[in-house]
Amino acid sequence: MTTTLIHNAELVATFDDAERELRDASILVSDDRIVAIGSAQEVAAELEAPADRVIDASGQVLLPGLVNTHHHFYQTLTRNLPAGQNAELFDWLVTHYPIWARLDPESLHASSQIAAAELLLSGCTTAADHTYLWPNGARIDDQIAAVSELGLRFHASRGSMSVGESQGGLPPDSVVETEQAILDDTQRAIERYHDAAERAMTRIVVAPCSPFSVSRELMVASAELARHYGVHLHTHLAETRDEEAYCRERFGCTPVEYAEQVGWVGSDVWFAHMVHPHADEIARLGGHYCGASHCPSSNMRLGSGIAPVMAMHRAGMRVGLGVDGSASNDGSHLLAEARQAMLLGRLQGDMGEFTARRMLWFATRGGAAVLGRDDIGQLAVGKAADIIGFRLDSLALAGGALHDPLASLVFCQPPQVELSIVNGVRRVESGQLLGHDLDAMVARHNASARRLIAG
Ligand SMILES: Nc1nc2[nH]c(O)nc2c(=O)[nH]1
Repeated sequence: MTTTLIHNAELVATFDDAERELRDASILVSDDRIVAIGSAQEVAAELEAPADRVIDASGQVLLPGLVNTHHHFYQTLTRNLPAGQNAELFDWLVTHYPIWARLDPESLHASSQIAAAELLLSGCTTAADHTYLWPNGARIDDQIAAVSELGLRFHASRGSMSVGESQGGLPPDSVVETEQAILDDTQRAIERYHDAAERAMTRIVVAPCSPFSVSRELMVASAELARHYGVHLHTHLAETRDEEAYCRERFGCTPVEYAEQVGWVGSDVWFAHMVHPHADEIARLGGHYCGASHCPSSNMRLGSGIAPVMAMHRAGMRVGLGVDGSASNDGSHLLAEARQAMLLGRLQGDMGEFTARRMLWFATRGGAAVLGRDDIGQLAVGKAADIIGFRLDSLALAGGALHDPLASLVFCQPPQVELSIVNGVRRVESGQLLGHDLDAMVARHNASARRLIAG
């Protein structure tokens, strides 16, 4: 057993059930979990011997690690492509598919490391990725290896596309797989990697891509497979008006009605984007406790619209935040996403609903609930030791952190973390990723990106 004492924090924002914010507080960690939290005296009372490691968090605000509920790691390779800068979703996808068709194990590994590093340095300790094309021998194994080297808690979606252009889908035939191959490989990934235990570092998600790239049959079979193994289901849904027009023409219903028809409702399902659900559909999805990943930057970047976040939240849906893929954001900073969610929400409705604290709640507890977890997203005894710290004396927070340190993280320019601990292991200290050469990682990634673009 290894104990770590993190002491002298100026503020600990727990996001526990009581939403406690503790001044001058400490946290005691034993191996992978939190065993005490409170004043220095309260925490000292739990220590039987001097802690094995002591971290001084003076001048920092500590939070539970942020939970990113939607990403496409491989898209770091195609950030900011000029041809995709000013396009809406369908045109943007059609521009990118032929480039993504050149993905391979090396580029998938390199891009997964870049995304994981960026997430860790900006406060995420858990992320769900959605990779939905696997050309040239690329496999989910490449991603799991890459991410576990960096130590990020990982919900790896075995995504898929099976309906190519010749069958009326959006993607070119060259990037789709047969449905049998998809189901076989998804089953293999679940059996090999899915860990249902508390504080699991790796979970597998079954994730056909979107209504315009997979068949009704694959949606049904995916739900059956996921429920057989007790794993979660994820897909893009109700992202754009084009998608709704496609569903009405092909399936004779809206995207949400389609999801209902194929059995995609329940507490084991979460949808990315949900920009255009109808009011009655939100009520039904709330009744089923479905999840939604709100991705405001991407929705603005692609001109998709503004998701009805608070309506979904009030209806009982689980709501978290997602950075979305790096080709439509084009960054992996969940705190920045919390800021975008707050600012965008204010254009839409009641200013008082879109507070910094509520956005941080979506980024922590909300995200944890979306991924079906109650062991992360809060700082409380017995929960996973996923802890992040931000310096309050940074340039970005100068002035702002004096009045309300926690809210300054959202109102001011979102900072990078000073400290990140994932499952009890330090991954970022003094603002530096431990044990990895970031420059080398970026150089390797960019070599892959150049190869992909060059064709
Ligand atoms: N924002 C995104 N939406 C999508 N839909 C789909 O089928 N793929 C994507 C994607 O990569 N990003």
